[in-house]
Amino acid sequence: MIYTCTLNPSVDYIVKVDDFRLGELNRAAKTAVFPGGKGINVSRVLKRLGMDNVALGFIGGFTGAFIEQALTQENIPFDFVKVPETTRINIKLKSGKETEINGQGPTIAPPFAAELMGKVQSLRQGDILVLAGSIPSSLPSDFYRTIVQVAKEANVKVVVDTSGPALKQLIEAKPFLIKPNHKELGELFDTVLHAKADAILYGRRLVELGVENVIVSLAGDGAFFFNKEVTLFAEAPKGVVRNSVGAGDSMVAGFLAAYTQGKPIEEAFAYSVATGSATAFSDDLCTKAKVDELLQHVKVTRL
Ligand SMILES: Nc1ncnc2c1ncn2[C@@H]1O[C@H](COP(=O)(O)OP(=O)(O)OP(=O)(O)O)[C@@H](O)[C@H]1O
Ligand SMILES: O=P(O)(O)OC[C@@]1(O)O[C@H](CO)[C@@H](O)[C@@H]1O
Repeated sequence: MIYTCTLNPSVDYIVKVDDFRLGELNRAAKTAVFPGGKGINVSRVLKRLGMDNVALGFIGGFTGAFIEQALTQENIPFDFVKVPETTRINIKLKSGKETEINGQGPTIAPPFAAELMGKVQSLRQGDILVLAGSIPSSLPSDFYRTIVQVAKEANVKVVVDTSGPALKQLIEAKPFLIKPNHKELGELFDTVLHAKADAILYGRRLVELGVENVIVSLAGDGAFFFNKEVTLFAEAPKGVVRNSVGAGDSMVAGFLAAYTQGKPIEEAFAYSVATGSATAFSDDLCTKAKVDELLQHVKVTRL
């Protein structure tokens, strides 16, 4: 079974304002709310691609209830730890460019953290655990590292989609898959990447450090894939970007959906890119029909 773990889920409040003016009353042209948080996005996309999975993490308050309701409607099982404070609301302001304001999220007291760890302990060999999103500030900064240790002891494959120090300290744990974007890849090596050649250099270095599979996403410029056997590149399909929030999470879901169905690595990577772009071209997350349509336009090159 695939488990996703979102330590800090969110309700994503999408606000479209035609001509946003700071310090003035703005009227939204369009608003929408979606269950969010990176692991929850992975769960929702996996389900749309026909893959059963279970969502784990911390949830609380009326926003938490909204997320549970949405997952129930989409037939996605969850086993959240309930916390007393309210799950955050993240603002995604669309006015020309996309501006995001992500909330802090609820405080997670030690007994709740221990409860989640208990759930991770119950995973078994053959399971896959996707750790995605930021670590709430009330948890120890090495919380992911502890989860990875527990999961690896049970021979569970671990996928990591996070950034900053949380990602950096997980490299030595040799996860099964990570998906930094080009900025996050640079941050891992305390540098800024300027060219595709830089992405190749540092992507390969991650494999040398023991990460089994690495996807480096380059937004509209496509993505690289690295493992011990191959380096691959795929251009992103062309289209009108409606919402890039969750495009990276969708890539993780697309890769896992194809990989766990036994597809060769090239095909799993192509499916990953098609899934990311399908979300970028949709208002909410992608549909399987959109992914299948875009897959025809993804060409993978071996480097
Ligand atoms: N403008 C675009 N055109 C086509 N595809 C896109 C575009 N932006 C994103 N994508 C698709 O989504 C994938 C992931 O995008 P990106 O590199 O922005 O990930 P990310 O930074 O992790 O995203 P997020 O954090 O918003 O989920 C890309 O590899 C590509 O397949
Ligand atoms: O604050 P984090 O945990 O880093 O990111 C949270 C978030 O921005 O990531 C998802 C998109 O990837 C959104 O659904 C959500 O609002």
